[in-house]
Amino acid sequence: MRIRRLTVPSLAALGWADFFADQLTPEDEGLVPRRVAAVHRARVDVIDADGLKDLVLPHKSSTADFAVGDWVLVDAATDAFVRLLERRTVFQRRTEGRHGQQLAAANVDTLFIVTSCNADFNPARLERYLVMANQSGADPVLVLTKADIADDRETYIAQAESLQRGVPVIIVNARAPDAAAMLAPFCGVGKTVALVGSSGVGKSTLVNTLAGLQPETEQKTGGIREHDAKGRHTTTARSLHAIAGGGWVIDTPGIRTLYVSDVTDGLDTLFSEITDLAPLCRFRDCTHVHEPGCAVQAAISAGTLAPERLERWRILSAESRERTPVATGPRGNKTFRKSKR
Ligand SMILES: Nc1nc2c(ncn2[C@@H]2O[C@H](COP(=O)(O)OP(=O)(O)OP(=O)(O)O)[C@@H](O)[C@H]2O)c(=O)[nH]1
Ligand SMILES: [Zn+2]
Repeated sequence: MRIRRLTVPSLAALGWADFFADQLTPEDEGLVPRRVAAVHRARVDVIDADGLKDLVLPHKSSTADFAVGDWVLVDAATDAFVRLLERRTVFQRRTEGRHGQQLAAANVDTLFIVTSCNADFNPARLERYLVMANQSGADPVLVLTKADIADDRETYIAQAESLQRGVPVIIVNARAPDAAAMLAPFCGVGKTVALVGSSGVGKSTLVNTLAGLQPETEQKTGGIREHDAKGRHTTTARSLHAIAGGGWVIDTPGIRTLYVSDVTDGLDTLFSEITDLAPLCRFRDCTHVHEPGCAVQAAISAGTLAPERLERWRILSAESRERTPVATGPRGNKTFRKSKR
């Protein structure tokens, strides 16, 4: 694995911060922190200032409980897992499977939401990624790839910038070395970034560019892929790659498709122009659909808010409400709130 060949970083360079140090108690005396560098089906690799090691897991534990980027406390003498530290940010995908969710990445500072300047560019999908980033606590950055073959770069940039107030938009040729320089402000020593986006937009290419890998050494498909028992490609292995100028990038094949749930705050940030107008509506619980005195509908009539944008807000808000577990009892028993619509 590539991490093995790198000079060994200090704990701080690995992303260790006060947020994690503050979780240590006197009982943790003798334990050492290590960061999850890769999650495989039956094995978890961790890294510390001495390099890469196996995490010795308790019997019957599942690697699905770990996310790349996690910090764990380990018994230094045995490499045995002792405890997981609370995550600062986490991306997870709900699945139909036994675990109900797949952990994709943890403790990510910046999420690069990657799309190419072509038919892949889909505002509704980008908004889903944005709300996911907002909700997780990671800062979103929209990365538009294939700038070298796009006709109307300015149109894509303007569209991307309109998706969320203040969101940085960076347009790159993912294959060119200067892409790393353009993304450098979001990277750096101790910082962790992750990439999401649909297939073929250039995520693997960007990982290779960020890692400073030359075409002859890079892996064609970027992230570490394994063959499963039936010999098919699987994209379940997720891993941490070192960025040439410092910092880490997590490849996240796990979060390509997503739906939102319980993301009210993330939606408020994403649709801040609607959030700002809502208090001006006549009714406090205005749904901005049919009510008289609706400031949001007024903005649509005035042409300052796009009707498609309101429609996407409506869909995402309804989806979030429907899937939001509500704490009902004192111990937070989860039930599902019925949608009003
Ligand atoms: N011209 C050009 N080609 C690019 C750019 N970014 C990626 N490509 C090409 O697009 C193809 C897909 O890129 P990948 O990096 O494999 O895309 P991906 O997002 O990792 O796709 P999956 O692995 O399927 O998720 C490759 O042939 C890349 O060389 C770019 O900015 N400009
Ligand atoms: Zn309204």
